[in-house]
Amino acid sequence: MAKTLLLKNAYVWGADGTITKSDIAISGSEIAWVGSEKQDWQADHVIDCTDKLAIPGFVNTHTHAAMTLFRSYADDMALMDWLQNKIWPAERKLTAEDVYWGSMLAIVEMIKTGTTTFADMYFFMPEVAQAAADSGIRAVLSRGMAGVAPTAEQALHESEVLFREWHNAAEGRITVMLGPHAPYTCPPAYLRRVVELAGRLKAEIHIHLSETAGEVETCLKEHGKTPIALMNELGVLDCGVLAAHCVHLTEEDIAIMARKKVRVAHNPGSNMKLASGIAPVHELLSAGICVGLGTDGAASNNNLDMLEEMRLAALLAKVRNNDPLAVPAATALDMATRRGAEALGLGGSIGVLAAGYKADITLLSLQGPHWHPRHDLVSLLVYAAQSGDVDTVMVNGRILLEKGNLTTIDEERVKYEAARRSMRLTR
Ligand SMILES: N[C@@H](CCSC[C@H]1O[C@@H](n2cnc3c(=O)[nH]cnc32)[C@H](O)[C@@H]1O)C(=O)O
Ligand SMILES: [Zn+2]
Repeated sequence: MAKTLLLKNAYVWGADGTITKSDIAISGSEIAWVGSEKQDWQADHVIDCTDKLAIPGFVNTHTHAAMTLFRSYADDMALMDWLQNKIWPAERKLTAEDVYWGSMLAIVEMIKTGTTTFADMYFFMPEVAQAAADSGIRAVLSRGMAGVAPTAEQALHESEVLFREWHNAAEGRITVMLGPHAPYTCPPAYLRRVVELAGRLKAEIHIHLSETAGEVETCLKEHGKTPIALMNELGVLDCGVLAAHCVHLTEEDIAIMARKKVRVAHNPGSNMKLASGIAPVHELLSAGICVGLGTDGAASNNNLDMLEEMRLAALLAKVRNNDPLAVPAATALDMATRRGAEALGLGGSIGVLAAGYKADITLLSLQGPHWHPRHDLVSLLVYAAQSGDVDTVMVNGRILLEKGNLTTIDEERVKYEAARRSMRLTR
């Protein structure tokens, strides 16, 4: 018999988008029902959720988890200068073990800020998978591939091995995508091979696209096409694509993306910090494109806090469109949860609190002064909540954070290992 758990008397953000006082019953890894108490339903364990808000755990659709090791190492720089002169040289010194501990530090931060799923693109991915498996979080992993020597061949091979060994592993918590890094690091011939591999494995693709004006300009000069149009020509968009950033788009790009059902990982914090620009989120949503939210790596954000990302997404869209109605609170919350799940190919499985969905749930305490008065809990969550409000977090029905305390990870050990390794890498 599956273990049962009852979350009693919570404010629940339900599938219909409204918040009502309900119970959530969990059987094993799944939500059994959401509603008012059923007398005949016996739970092994009951959690009193009075004055708590229950939402689907946040879905971080784009990050480089182990980059926590480079947090605060190189700030206030432009993307290419930052990558070429600071980050890539430091990354060349990374070992597999460094990536494990850097990823663990990211996972600690993500769980404590209410995130239950993250999409990662990095290298030494078996260690990232191990960190996800050990911690209990859900993850969508891609081996970042740059199509230039010396790692081009090895990256393709490692991607295939990662897919075969980890896709649907760890009680189904881990899935794998292919991660060609970007058009400026992967030449067309290499991208064709990625497409071929994706077809063979039936794997989807996670890639950085149209992040900066300079990237688009160079692409136009070298290939006579925008990054989106080039990806379309190479068949990349036929594989099922999660495209990070998509800041600089033409109308034609947006039409192609809608037609090919490209899903977007919008990273407002990183885009602001690197001055990449403001993504046309309102236009993407109007075209029916699925947009989720991501933090990007902790070296360009500099945190992995999805509450903050959600608020930035709502605020930045208003600034871009000079329209306070652009990306309202409910849309931002939907992007951080349900649409994020869809963006990662996990729609129908996570991102909604309803029967049959996986029990990936975040409970926030409503005790703080910023939760009063309570005209609208969705508005409070998006515009006023703080990550310190996150009280309890579960994935697959398993509690990973209980009243603010991690149940699966030794946080002090993780912080010690990460700090020690980071010193060596950046020396
Ligand atoms: N070059 C690596 C694989 C790339 S992993 C993903 C890469 O994305 C880099 N990265 C992090 N943030 C960004 C961003 O905002 N835009 C582009 N690249 C980024 C990150 O530093 C990392 O090198 C190899 O073949 O071994
Ligand atoms: Zn990135």
